[in-house]
Amino acid sequence: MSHYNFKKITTVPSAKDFVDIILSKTQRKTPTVVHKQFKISRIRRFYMTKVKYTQQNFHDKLTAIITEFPKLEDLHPFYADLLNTLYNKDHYKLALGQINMARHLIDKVASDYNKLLKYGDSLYRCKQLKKSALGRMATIMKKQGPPLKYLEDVRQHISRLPSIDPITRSLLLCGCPNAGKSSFINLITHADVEVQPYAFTTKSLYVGHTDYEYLRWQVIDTPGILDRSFDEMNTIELQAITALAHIRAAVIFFLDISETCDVQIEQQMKIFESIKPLFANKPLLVACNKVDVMNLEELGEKYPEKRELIASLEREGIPVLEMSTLTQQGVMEVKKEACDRLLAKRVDAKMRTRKADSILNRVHVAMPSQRDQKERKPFIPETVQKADKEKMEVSEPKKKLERDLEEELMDDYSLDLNKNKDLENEEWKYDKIPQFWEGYNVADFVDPDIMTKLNQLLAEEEAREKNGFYDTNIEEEDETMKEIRKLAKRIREKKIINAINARLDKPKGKAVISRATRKRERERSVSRLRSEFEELGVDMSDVNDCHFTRTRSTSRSRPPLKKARTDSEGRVRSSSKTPRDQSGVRDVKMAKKLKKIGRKAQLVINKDGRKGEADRHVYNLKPKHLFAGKQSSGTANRR
Ligand SMILES: Nc1nc2c(ncn2[C@@H]2O[C@H](COP(=O)(O)OP(=O)(O)OP(=O)(O)O)[C@@H](O)[C@H]2O)c(=O)[nH]1
Repeated sequence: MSHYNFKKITTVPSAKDFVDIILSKTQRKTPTVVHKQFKISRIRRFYMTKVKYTQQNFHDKLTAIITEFPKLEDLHPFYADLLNTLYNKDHYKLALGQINMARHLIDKVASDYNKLLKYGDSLYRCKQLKKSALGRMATIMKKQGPPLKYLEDVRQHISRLPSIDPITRSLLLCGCPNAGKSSFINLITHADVEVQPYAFTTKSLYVGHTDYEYLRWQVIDTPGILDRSFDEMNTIELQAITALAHIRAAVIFFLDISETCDVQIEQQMKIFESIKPLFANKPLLVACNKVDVMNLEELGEKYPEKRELIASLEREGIPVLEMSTLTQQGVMEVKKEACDRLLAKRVDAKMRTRKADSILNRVHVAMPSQRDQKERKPFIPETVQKADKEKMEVSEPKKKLERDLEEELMDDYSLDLNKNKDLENEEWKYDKIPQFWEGYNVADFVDPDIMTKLNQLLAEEEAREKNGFYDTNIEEEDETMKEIRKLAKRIREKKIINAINARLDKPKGKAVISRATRKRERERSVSRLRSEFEELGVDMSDVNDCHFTRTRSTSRSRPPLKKARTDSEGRVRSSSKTPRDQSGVRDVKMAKKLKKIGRKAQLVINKDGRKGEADRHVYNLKPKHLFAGKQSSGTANRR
């Protein structure tokens, strides 16, 4: 049996709202831009998405409604019957069935139109198909107005039903209207049921909870029942009958013996008899209410025949208890009796199941029996007794701690730090101690011998200094050590110089030193070569005219550029070295002319700011309206 939460069913919108919600969602959540220039497959996809999306949303929402509303077959018979009584099972099923049908139809429409859209050959046609599909879906939905309205009403009502657990321990209050059922539930639980002096104040089931024997009990107040057949009963009465039929509870039948509820005792007894079949297998109790007006004894004296009717109940073994919810007389007894009876019944039922047997096999309750008549007193060794006694005698009264005081005085307690001061005079405890007094720091006078102590300390310090206590022992360094130190110093200096030289020679691209400041020594020179060779014993006297090095010829020494070769008539002859602008040109005159033509041709390109004649680049894209469309408003250049 599935468990439904009646309070969590989502709102069912009206048919019009339903369509609006779905269509606006389609509008918002699907692409919106489509052009006829698009590929037809793209256009088709665009509209198919819209149709599919709308269908899916309709489908999801309708499915949610169908699944969230409880299925009567899955419910506990009590709730199934209650829903039937309240909302009519046929009507309920029909409404849900219609919604299911609508869902099916919408799915069908969407699949049909999607098939058609596959063959859509233009944007217009696709759009019309989509429009038609959405229109048909909306029409189907709009026809669901009445079932949706009905389901929304059911949802609102069902969410307010009391959460009755049909299985737990319950007390069920029933009887004719105005018998005092609501007054009773208000007394034993925190339920605040309306109590009024007219019939049918309670129109539906109410539930409250109470405790008994450390257990939680559910108390259900039902509407009053009148003396008529089930067929004639109204919805209000039928709710009580439903509860009586399906909830396994202890039933308390309320009998108004004062007859102030305007129903005769005879009629009340008839009601009792008519619903008696529903009490089968349930602990039953008759509570004679309003005994403050008239009790059973008085009733017996006044109307013995009525008393006889009640006595017949007692003879049947049904307990009859007197009670008054006004004076609260006998209320707790009625509750206790009902609870006890139900508990006994439940335990009995449980004991009869197989499960109980399997548990009982494992349980063993030991009941000790007396062995003999010998008296066995508790034994405490004498030493322990003595020690305990001494302790009791010697132990001082317990010292009162600050915590004890705090607990004792509660809010009046305040921590006193001065009370434990050990002074000559008790009165001085709370005297204020100044920090400065007549310009002197009080703390300086706390120790009267402070000056003598200070002098002693100073003398001691002087003596220490004299004895060289603080002198550090500088050992005489021997000669080798001195030499090592000197050498180390020279090494360090050399290292620094080397580092500087290295930095000067290799600037590493960081601080580049100008050539003027950086005078590099020539690596190879004639004089150096000569001297080095002479050193090695080579005779270098005869080598004055020798060219040891060959320097690159300077621009001045370079021969002038060749002039273009010309023939006898002055025409430039082609050669591999002829400049390109002069190649293939007849004479100088022609070359000049060509240059002029070339310059003129270049002029247009220059004006356009192009790189050359092959430059087709459009630098700023002109807006389309300026160079496309109808030409009626002037040439493309003018606009
Ligand atoms: N004198 C007297 N009046 C009572 C007692 N119990 C209830 N009443 C009155 O009876 C009237 C009906 O009480 P309810 O508790 O509403 O009775 P009910 O059975 O719940 O009535 P419905 O809601 O109509 O089914 C109220 O005016 C109470 O004041 C009682 O013990 N003594």
